[in-house]
Amino acid sequence: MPPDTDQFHAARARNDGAPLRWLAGQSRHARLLLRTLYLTALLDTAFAVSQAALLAWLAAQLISGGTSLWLAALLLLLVLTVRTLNSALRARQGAGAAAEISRAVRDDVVAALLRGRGAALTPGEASTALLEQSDAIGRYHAGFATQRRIASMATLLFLAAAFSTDWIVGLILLLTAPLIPLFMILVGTGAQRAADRQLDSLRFLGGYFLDRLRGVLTLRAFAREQAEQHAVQVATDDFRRRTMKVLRIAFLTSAVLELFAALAVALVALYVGLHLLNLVAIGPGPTLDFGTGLFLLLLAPEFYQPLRQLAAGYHERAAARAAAEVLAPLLATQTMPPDTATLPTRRAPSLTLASVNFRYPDNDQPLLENASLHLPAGGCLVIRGDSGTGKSTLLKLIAGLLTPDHGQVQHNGRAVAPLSHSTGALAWAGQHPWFIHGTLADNLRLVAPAADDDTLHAVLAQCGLDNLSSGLSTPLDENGGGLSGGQGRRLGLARALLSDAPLLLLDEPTAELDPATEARVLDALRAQIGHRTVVIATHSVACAALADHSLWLSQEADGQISLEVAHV
Ligand SMILES: Nc1ncnc2c1ncn2[C@@H]1O[C@H](COP(=O)(O)OP(=O)(O)OP(=O)(O)O)[C@@H](O)[C@H]1O
Repeated sequence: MPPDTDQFHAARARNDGAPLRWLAGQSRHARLLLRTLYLTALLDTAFAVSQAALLAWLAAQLISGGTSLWLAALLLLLVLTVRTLNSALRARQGAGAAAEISRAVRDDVVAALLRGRGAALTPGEASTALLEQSDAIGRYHAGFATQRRIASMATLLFLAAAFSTDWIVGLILLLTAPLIPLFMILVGTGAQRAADRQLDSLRFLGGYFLDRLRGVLTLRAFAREQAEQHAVQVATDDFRRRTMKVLRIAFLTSAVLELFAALAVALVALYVGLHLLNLVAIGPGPTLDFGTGLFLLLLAPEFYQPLRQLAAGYHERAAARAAAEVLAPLLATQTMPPDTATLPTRRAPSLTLASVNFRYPDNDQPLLENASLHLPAGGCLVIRGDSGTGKSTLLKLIAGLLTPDHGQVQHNGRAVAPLSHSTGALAWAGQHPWFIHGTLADNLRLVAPAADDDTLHAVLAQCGLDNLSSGLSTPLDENGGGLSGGQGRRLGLARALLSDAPLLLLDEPTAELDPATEARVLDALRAQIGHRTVVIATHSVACAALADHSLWLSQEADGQISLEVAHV
C-alpha cells in the first residue's frame, strides 16, 4: 500500500515522532505482531499481581499452618508456568515484530534506491540505511514504543491493586512513579544529541571503510597504507568515543532509575514493617496482616519493572529518531506516479520523452531541459555526445532508475514505471556490470534460470566470450575477478541479450573491444533491432551505424546541454 506522503511530510515538519509511527504502519503483519506483544505484556502484569498475591498467601498459610497450603502452592505453580510461557511468547513476538518492521523498512529503502532516490548517498551511507537504520526503526517499535504503551497500562493496573489493598502504599507508588519518566525527559535532549552524533559517525565510517577497501591496491601502489591506516584508526576512535557516550547516558539513566526504584521499595518495606510491629497508626491499621504486607512488598518491585524497562530502552528512541530523519527523504517518495504501467506485453515498446527536465539534487545546473524525442517500437536509438553531457543519465531516465523533475518518460505512450515496479520488461547493460560470486553460467542464469548450456554458449559466442578456457564454469567473484574489464562488460551485454526483455538499454556496449570483437557484438545487436527496441549510449562511430534514430548531446558555452535528434 503506498504511504501517504503528505501526511508523512506534515508529521516530519511537526517533528513529533510521527515519521516513526508512519514507518511502522507499513506492514500489516508487523501491526498484528505488535498488538499480540501488547496483549502478552498486559497479561504479564495480571500474572505479576496474581503471583505476588499467591506467594503472600502461601507464606501466610505456611506460617499460620492453614489448610489451603496445597491449593496455594498449586495455584502459584500454575501462574508461574503460565507466566513463563507468556514471557517466552512475548519475547518471540517482540523479536518477530522488530524483524518484520525492519524488513518492511528495508524493502522500502531498496525500492527507493532502485529508483535512484539514493543518488546522493555514498555506498556506505546506503548500506548503513539498509542495515543499521532499518534495524533501529524495528527495535524502537518492538521495544521502546510498545513498552511506553505497556508501562502506562501496567502502572494503572498495579496502582489499582495497591490502592485496593492499602491506600498509603498506593500513594507511595503513585508519588514515586513520575520520577522515572521525569528523569527520562531530563536526559532526553542530551541522549538524542549523542545518538545523532553516533549515527553521523557510523554513516561516515560505512562509506570510509568501503572506499578504502575498494581502493586498497591504489593505496598500496602509492605507498599510502600507513597514512590510511592511521586515518582509519582516528575515524574508528571517534565512533568508539561517540558510542561510549551513548552507552554512558544509557547506563547512567538506568542506574539512577534503579536507585529511585530501590528507594521507593525501601519506603514501602519500612511502612509495612512499622505497621506489622504496630509502630504506626496511619493506613488500614489492623487489617494489614503478614500476608497483605508481603503482597505489597512483592508488588512494589513489579510496579517499577515496566518503567525501568522503558527507561532502559530510551536510547532506542533516540537512535530511531536519528535514523528516521535520514530515511525520511528516501522513503517519502515511494508513491507511484499516476498512470504508470509496466509493459503489459512482450512486444517491443515505443519510447517518448515529453518535455523532460532533470537535475541531480546536488548540482545547480539542470542536465536536461525540455528534452523531447520519440522512438518508434522496434527502433534503435543511439545517444552520442561529449563525455559528461548526460548519456548515461538519459538511459537511467528511460529505465525508470531516475525520475524527471518535470515532463514524462513514456513506454508505449504511458508513463514509465519505476524500475522497482518493473516486471522484466527491460534489460540493462551498464558501464559497471554487477556480478555474483559463482560461475560464468550462474551469472548468466540470473536473467534466464531455465536457459540450457547451448543457449548460454550461443550468447557467449555472440559477445566474443567463447574463448575462455573454463567456459561456463569460469569462476567469478563479486567484483568480476576472473574476467578482464572488457570481458566483464561483455558478460553484462550477454546477460541483456539472453533476457527476453523487449527493451534493451546499453551503456557503452563496445567500449574497450578490439575491432574484430566489436564487429561480432555489433552483428548480435543488429539482430535484435526490429523485434526489440534498443537504446545505446556510445562514443563508438561503428556502433552509431546501427542507429535508425540518433541523438547528439553537447555542452553549450553557457553550460547548458543541447539535444539534437535526427532520424537516420
Ligand atoms: N549521481 C550523480 N550525482 C550528481 N551528479 C551526477 C551523478 N551522476 C552523474 N552526474 C553528473 O551528471 C553529468 C552527466 O553524467 P553522465 O554519466 O550521464 O554522463 P555521460 O555523458 O554518460 O558521460 P561519459 O560519456 O563520460 O560516460 C556529469 O557531469 C556528472 O558529473
